[in-house]
Amino acid sequence: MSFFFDKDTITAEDVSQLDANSASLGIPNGYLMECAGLQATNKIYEHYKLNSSSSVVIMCGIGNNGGDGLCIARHLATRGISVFVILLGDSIHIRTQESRLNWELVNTLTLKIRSYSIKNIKQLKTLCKSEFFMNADIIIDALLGTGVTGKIREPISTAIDMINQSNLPKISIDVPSGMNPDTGQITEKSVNCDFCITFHAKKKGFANIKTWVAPIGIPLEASLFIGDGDLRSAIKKRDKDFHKGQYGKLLVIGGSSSYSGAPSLAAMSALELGIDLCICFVPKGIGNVVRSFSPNLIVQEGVAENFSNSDFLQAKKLSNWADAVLIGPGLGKDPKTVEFFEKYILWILGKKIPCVVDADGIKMLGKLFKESKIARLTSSIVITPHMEELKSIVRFKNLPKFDEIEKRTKKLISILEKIGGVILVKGVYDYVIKISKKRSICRVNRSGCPEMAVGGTGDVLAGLTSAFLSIGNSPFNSACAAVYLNGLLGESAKKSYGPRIHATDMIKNLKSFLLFKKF
Ligand SMILES: NC(=O)C1=CN([C@@H]2O[C@H](COP(=O)(O)OP(=O)(O)OC[C@H]3O[C@@H](n4cnc5c(N)ncnc54)[C@H](O)[C@@H]3O)[C@@H](O)[C@H]2O)[C@H](O)CC1
Ligand SMILES: [K+]
Repeated sequence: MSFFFDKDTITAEDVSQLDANSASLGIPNGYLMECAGLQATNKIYEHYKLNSSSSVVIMCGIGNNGGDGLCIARHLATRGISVFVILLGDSIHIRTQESRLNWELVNTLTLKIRSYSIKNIKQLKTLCKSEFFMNADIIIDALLGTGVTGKIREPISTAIDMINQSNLPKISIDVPSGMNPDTGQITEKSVNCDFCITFHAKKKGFANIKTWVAPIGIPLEASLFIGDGDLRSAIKKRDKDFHKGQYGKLLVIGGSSSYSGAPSLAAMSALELGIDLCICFVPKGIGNVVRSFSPNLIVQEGVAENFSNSDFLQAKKLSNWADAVLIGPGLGKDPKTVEFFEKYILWILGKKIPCVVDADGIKMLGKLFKESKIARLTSSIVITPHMEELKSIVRFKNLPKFDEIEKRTKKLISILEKIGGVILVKGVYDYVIKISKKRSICRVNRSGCPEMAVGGTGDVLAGLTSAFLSIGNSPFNSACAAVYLNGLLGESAKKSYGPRIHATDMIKNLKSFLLFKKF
């Protein structure tokens, strides 16, 4: 069945996100491994018509792909099949708790299973000449899965050669070992399998491989609801050799004679998330107010107390420096600012610089749509309206209730198809929707608390979304990660300070919260 949040094919990154989201829903990774092992066993058992006189060789790596192999060994053995397990490496190096458990079980259930952990290539070659190996019915490749990185190292490299040199039918688990599951690229070598049993969904790089997709109990909710997995993968790691500016350069354009807090809250949230540089471009007269929030902010002032077309050139220059732009918080509604916004937004739509439009910016966008000056948003733009703001852009009446997810999503997608882009519709449940001609997708956020319905929390959300954009996340993934984190920060502020929370409490908690979550 296909849902509005499904992907046809998945990447290694998607796999780890789904694992983490399943874990946040309370499903331990060991459960998924158990399902993977049993599903693969059933398929192999039926396909090769195995019986109690059959024998199977399983080559296992020290990651979770190897763990799947060890789990298969156990399930084959329960059907009376003789199993010969070769672990490629020392068992003390097995990387996860669930794989280690399966190794211990394989070594406990010795009636039908013989297991070897190989210390060197010579030992491996000797085992591959043994009578059991030569007379087996099939060989299972559980060496490397979605965790493969870089060149194939020993002893895995020789193990791949040994599998390929054997005449036995070969089944790969999840990914033919050695192949990059995202691209299908084989840097050096990979297992030439007869077919691959892959988990949850086909991997993006699979083209000419005979594949059987096995469900392993990853619930629909792990794909629909934004969770820890989405946040973890959006907080990208800094490379060791990064220099200043390579982990996010953000430009915030906002503020007016009446509002200085909104752009400050957005910029402070972005800085606290850990990006390298944030320039706040604000109208003349409020620069020092914004500066006073943090010496880490770079603040530039425009020519007058509200933005006008005279600020366009500077806004363009700063935007070309930035990795992402946020425009809108506190801009106000001065007619000259509206003109400036119009000119700027038409320019940035053409440039495809990743950009978040929030608050007063959304109202001005509505005017542009009404006057047919804009027909459609590009996929590089994220807008973050609540329901009333959305109504200023597209006409619609009431929507199904916030928790009637399927109905509400269908309706929202049909409304938003007219305007395009990535839209984060704020509400009790937040809906993040990416409109695409091929297939629009939607994710739902459930984090947050009613106490967040106070001034400033939307500016924090806009700041986080643009910060995620600035470190290289896609507009859709940025919106998902930001809205989830924003909700968690609201919950955490409520825990720390009680029900009277401010946006500043959320920002105050940001760093320690991420540290606590080990992100
Ligand atoms: N949600 C799911 O689909 C589930 C899938 N499962 C299985 O888990 C693997 C992914 O496990 P992971 O531990 O992340 O990675 P691998 O086992 O693929 O490999 C890590 C392991 O391999 C070593 N290694 C990496 N690259 C190389 C290389 N080029 N040469 C030699 N060795 C390499 C690395 O050092 C690690 O030790 C997935 O494919 C599924 O099979 C889960 O069982 C359940 C959930
Ligand atoms: K494999």
